[in-house]
Amino acid sequence: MLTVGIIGYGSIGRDVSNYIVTDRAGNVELQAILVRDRKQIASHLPAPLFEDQADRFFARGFDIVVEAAGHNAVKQFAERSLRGGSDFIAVSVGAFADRELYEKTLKIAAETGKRLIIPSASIGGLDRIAAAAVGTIEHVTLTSKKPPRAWYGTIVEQRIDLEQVTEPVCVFEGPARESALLFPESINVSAALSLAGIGFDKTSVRVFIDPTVSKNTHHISASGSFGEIQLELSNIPSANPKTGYITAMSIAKVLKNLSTPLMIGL
Ligand SMILES: NC(=O)C1=CN([C@@H]2O[C@H](COP(=O)(O)OP(=O)(O)OC[C@H]3O[C@@H](n4cnc5c(N)ncnc54)[C@H](OP(=O)(O)O)[C@@H]3O)[C@@H](O)[C@H]2O)C=CC1
Ligand SMILES: O=C([O-])CC(=O)C(=O)O
Repeated sequence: MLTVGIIGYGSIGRDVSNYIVTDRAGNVELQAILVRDRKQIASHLPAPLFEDQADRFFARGFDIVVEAAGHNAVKQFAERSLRGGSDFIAVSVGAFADRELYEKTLKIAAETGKRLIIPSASIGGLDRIAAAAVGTIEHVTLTSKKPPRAWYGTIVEQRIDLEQVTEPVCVFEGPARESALLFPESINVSAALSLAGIGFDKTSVRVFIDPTVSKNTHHISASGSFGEIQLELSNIPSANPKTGYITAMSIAKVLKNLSTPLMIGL
């Protein structure tokens, strides 16, 4: 049985906790959840699971730490998790568009013998893109579209009146390094795709507010010495309209892979 600590109890943190306690995440035990203020938490889970002091959280010791709390949490806790003897599953993978953070985290993982794990989360096809990267990849392009309600609380809301959007609007076109940093809560998928394939500077990204879609849609197009990929994913939004339900399911799958005899979909 592997022990798990989760950082963050928002949409993903709640769903992952539920998958663990209802035995849908393999042979793992939920040991603690780090929140900002445990008195503010409404949950059916036992209160002692929640910690709001990082020192107390990490003192419990985990085989695996799941980050589900945003870019700052990756910056704050990746090193601490690895040095504390835990594998670190980073959902807010766009934080690694910061080269220094990425290289430092990999170095610490190598030193400690622990792993930085990037789940597929809201995107798919990373198994294939990562395999293709063994050969030559000519191009990787991501087109992400989310309905207007997914853009409240992002930089887009400051620039565009979301109530007035009646047709698709391209709000970003450029390299993944920029998209990952510009949309820290929304376009982490571009970072996962970059790390799997040809990197943050060569992966091209287009981002749309799209009132014609009700699901968060990601289209990957890639070609290389392996052949071609055209993959479209339509994610049903979770309690957080920016985040697809599949993100938490993907983390449950990673926990299953790590804790049971069969590893699949890598
Ligand atoms: N890789 C991918 O495909 C995807 C990645 N993501 C990433 O996952 C993150 C979480 O998504 P989601 O769960 O939907 O977001 P939510 O906003 O629903 O939840 C985030 C939670 O993290 C908490 N939190 C933030 N900082 C800390 C901290 N230092 N310690 C403890 N808790 C903290 C927040 O608390 P509070 O309420 O107090 O702010 C909030 O409850 C996103 O910000 C995004 O970066 C999301 C979707 C897909
Ligand atoms: O869930 C999604 O569609 C993608 C997402 O939020 C992200 O990449 O940060």
